[in-house]
Amino acid sequence: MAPRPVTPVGIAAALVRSVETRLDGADGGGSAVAPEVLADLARARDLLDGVEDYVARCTSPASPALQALETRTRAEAWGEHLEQEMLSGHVEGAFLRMLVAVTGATRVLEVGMFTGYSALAMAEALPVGVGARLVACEVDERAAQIAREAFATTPAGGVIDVRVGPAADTLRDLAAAGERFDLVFVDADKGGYATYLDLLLDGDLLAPRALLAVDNTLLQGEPWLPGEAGVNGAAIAAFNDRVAADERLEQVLLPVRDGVTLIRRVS
Ligand SMILES: C[S@@+](CC[C@H](N)C(=O)[O-])C[C@H]1O[C@@H](n2cnc3c(N)ncnc32)[C@H](O)[C@@H]1O
Repeated sequence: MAPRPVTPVGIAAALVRSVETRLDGADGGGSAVAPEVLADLARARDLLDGVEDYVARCTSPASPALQALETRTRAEAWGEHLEQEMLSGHVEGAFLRMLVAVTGATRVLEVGMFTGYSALAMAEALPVGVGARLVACEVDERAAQIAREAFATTPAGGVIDVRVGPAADTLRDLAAAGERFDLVFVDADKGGYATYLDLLLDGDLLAPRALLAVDNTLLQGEPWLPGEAGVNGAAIAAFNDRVAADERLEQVLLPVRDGVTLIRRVS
């Protein structure tokens, strides 16, 4: 099954298509709506429909290992808690790989690995021969097993250390072991984001110039659409406000896929 839209742009495109279909159905393609209004609607649909494809076309392709992992993840029959739409995918994976490359990170932490797409994308940019590594936290053993199988197919996967269990416990263990990270990607349960941020900042898990990338900070528009915030939308809205109010931090929210906020500590 094709993935359902999970970005503000994708959802808006689907809404415009649905309005066009309903207008068509209502007047049989006749003239109840002025042609210029229909033309504007079609243009809005083309803009929204085309942008994600165009962005993907203009982005370096994913490696064969990542493409195979995406295909495998989409083919899987997921249950209640996990879904194929969780996979970050081509453009966000390329974005994360770029962050690893330009920051020169050698110690990367991922909170919320799923089947390993973003972990593998980041690992592909780690330098070879300097002991670089990526620790990936995941609570679901089935997703973790698919990730391990994918990592075993490619040299980049060899530097990924999968930790299965609640991420907060893993972060506490890493802090107790004195581990520090140059780049952290947070993409697990949205209600846990504030706790992960506290553990990262207070547990001294961040190297001095560390960069945090936090996923889904647009949460499909829920933080700003009136009356639409579910549990995850409310958690993200509170998290975004909290980050904005924290004077130790500087942040920028980028509309990559469902929103990625880059955060760094400034004091
Ligand atoms: C959005 S998916 C991650 C997608 C992944 N980063 C990618 O690019 O494919 C979120 C993942 O976080 C995991 N997760 C949820 N709660 C967690 C927790 N408390 N500790 C660790 N992982 C958790 C879920 O099982 C799920 O696989």
